[in-house]
Amino acid sequence: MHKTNRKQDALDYHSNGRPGKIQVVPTKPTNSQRDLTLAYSPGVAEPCLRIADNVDDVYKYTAKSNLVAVITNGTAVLGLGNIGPEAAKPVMEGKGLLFKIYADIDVFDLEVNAKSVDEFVSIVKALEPTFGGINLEDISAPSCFEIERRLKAEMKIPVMHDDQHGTAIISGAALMNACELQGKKLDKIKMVINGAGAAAVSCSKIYLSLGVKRENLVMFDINGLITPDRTDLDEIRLFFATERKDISTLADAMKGADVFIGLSAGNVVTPDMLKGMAKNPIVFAMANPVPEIAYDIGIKARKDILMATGRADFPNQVNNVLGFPYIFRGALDVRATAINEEMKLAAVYAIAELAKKPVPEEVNLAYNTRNLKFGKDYIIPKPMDRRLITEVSSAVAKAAIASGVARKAISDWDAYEERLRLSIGADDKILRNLANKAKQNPKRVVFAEADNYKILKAAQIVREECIATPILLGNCARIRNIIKHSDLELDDVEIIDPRDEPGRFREYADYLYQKRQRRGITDTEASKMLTQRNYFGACMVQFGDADALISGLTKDYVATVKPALQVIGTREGVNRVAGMYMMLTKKGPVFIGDATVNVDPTIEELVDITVLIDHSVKQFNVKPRIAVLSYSNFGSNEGEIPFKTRETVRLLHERYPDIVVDGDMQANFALNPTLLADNFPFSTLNGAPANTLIFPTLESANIAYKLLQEIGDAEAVGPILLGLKKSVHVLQLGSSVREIVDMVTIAVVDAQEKEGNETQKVVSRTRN
Ligand SMILES: NC(=O)C1=CN([C@@H]2O[C@H](COP(=O)(O)OP(=O)(O)OC[C@H]3O[C@@H](n4cnc5c(N)ncnc54)[C@H](OP(=O)(O)O)[C@@H]3O)[C@@H](O)[C@H]2O)C=CC1
Ligand SMILES: CC(=O)C(=O)O
Ligand SMILES: [Mg+2]
Repeated sequence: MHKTNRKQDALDYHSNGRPGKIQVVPTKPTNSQRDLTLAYSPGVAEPCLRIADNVDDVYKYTAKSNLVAVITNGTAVLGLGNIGPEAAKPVMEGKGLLFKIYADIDVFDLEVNAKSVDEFVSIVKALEPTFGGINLEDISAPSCFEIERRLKAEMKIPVMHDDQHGTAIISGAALMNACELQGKKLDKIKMVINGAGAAAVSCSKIYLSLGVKRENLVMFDINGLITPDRTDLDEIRLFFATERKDISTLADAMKGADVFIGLSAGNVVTPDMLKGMAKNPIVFAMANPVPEIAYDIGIKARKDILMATGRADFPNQVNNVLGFPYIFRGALDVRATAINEEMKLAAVYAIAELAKKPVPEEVNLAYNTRNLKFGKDYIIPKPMDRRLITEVSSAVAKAAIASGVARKAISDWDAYEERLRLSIGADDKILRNLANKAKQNPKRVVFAEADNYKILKAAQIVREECIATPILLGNCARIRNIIKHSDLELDDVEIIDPRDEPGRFREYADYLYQKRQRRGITDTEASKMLTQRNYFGACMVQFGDADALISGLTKDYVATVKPALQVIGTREGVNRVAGMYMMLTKKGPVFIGDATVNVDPTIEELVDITVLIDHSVKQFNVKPRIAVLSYSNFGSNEGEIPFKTRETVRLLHERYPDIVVDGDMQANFALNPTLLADNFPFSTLNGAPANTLIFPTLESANIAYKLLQEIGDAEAVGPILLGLKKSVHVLQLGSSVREIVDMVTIAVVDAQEKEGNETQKVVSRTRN
């Protein structure tokens, strides 16, 4: 994007609509007079009196426990310098926004006119009743050190100067990983730090805690090298003074250095300086918004460089955004009285470790990358990685408890992490449970469309996550080519080209011919059908050469379902197949069917579909509560659909008394238990909302799930094919990698269940 455009875009972003970036939103109902008498006078007096009796109750009755002050005097705003409190406000609102989106923490940003340490300290101290934590931001050195020291000593809530410790934590994690990748040892590296302010001093201290030797470190401020004989410096900076006599300028110091850390100002490093550095140099140019040397200039200067900046628009953004939301989240959740060294180091290690784990596809999508993995262009996690909240916040909370600064315990860490995910809308519990189930007994899954990047990427993920053992079907050379060019890790995965498998091909063709000879198929035609990978894949599953088949990304639904039906057929006692969607809504999962196979099912067919769906929902460890939907409620209308749905329910009640089902009913009654109980107290669904919706026709089911997806923000997982004897699952045309992974997980769990059923049958046959 052109620079001028970008500047104008940023101005427009801030000024368009309601100016600024944040607002306050009530969290309690405010719809009625009653609500308002509770929210304000007279009701509000009750919590006031409770808190007056017991001050700790402020955490129970107010927003304090989740409220952080982002507070500045505007003296060192980014790398823009002392631009004043008003000019700092966009940055502080930005921090507030990041706290909210990444860790669901509410922020009041406070920009104060207070230049002296005493004045600033007394203002912040006076705010203790309001806030659960204090994030000091963009306050210049050296006053920031004194301010933080005094506030930490005098306040009982966590106080952290983000530019010092947030930055130190992130760059510490990045440094550990960078050294590992560049083959350097922390206790051996020679380091140059440019800048001797808030961030530089604190970063240097954490590097020392991680193993860097003080004698291997030199530091510069705007006046040059920090040496013991300088008289313009305080003790904090003099601590980093070097005894070296062979250097005086930054260029001298860079010669032979392993690591450059920039926390100073833009464009102060030249390519020549980088060229003088040791082999495999590490350069973190973290000044914002303009780094000490631009990323592209840096990587052009040296091939062996590992480079990071504070910016989001280049690889390796070393920025405190990866830390402050999660550090405060962990600290607030255990009501910590401080953020101590143990908590900071726990965050360093958690961030460094997370970078080495496989990257979720949604992160790749968010950054328009294909295959992020631990390496020179990915040394720390990306800010949009939603795993940060569970990894970092729980590490920080655990360290707070272990080091004795927590005032509240957490005993169930799984439940805590669940809550964290939910708080940022990253709750996919049902899918995670399913993935855990799959991992207990991974199955061999054959991918019929393996000459496709998305399929291969999904295959890599399910293998890495031990969900399945992929088998790739297709032209070997083509598949290997995509693997190589997309840098995928699938080298040792089994690839089967049906044309290179004459033995297997003949066996499958004979089977297909035997099965279909009285349905108009000749021997030759059977062989021809097998050249289609969906037939070959289905035969592999039928012969036990694979446990499940995944296909359909590039073909229509019928092209995949038909071979499965012809080769494998339906389960014993089941007359038809059906398709179900699992909709992940804000209120929990809702299962919908049949939106895929049966266009206008008869009453008997609708009964079969409901039985299939009931069975499948149980596979997800969910107790089905089924509503058969219509535009009528329990006979309130006559007509084809009310009759069909009413009769379906009557037959279900008669034949399957254990299935929890009711209808005919309208969707709002099915989903709103109060409405249902008030109007139809006799309904067998009373007590809780339905979680499984059976539609009278394919068109109504299909329209409903698409509406939920588009305006209800629900995620659709499916269509999940039900009723086949073996595990075959069909992708939606153009599915994303994440959707493919979800479907493979479902296919594996389905295969596990089908294998279990077969074993049971063998056991009972043997016993009989
Ligand atoms: N990526 C990230 O996450 C973060 C990046 N930063 C960036 O780091 C920089 C410093 O921030 P912060 O420590 O808060 O600010 P401070 O004002 O506390 O410190 C700035 C330091 O840089 C020194 N300095 C300025 N210009 C030069 C120069 N040309 N050569 C050498 N030293 C110089 C100053 O020297 P003197 O002491 O003599 O004035 C001072 O020591 C900013 O650009 C900021 O954006 C900060 C926090 C987080
Ligand atoms: C990132 C940050 O806090 C700064 O540059 O000041
Ligand atoms: Mg800052």
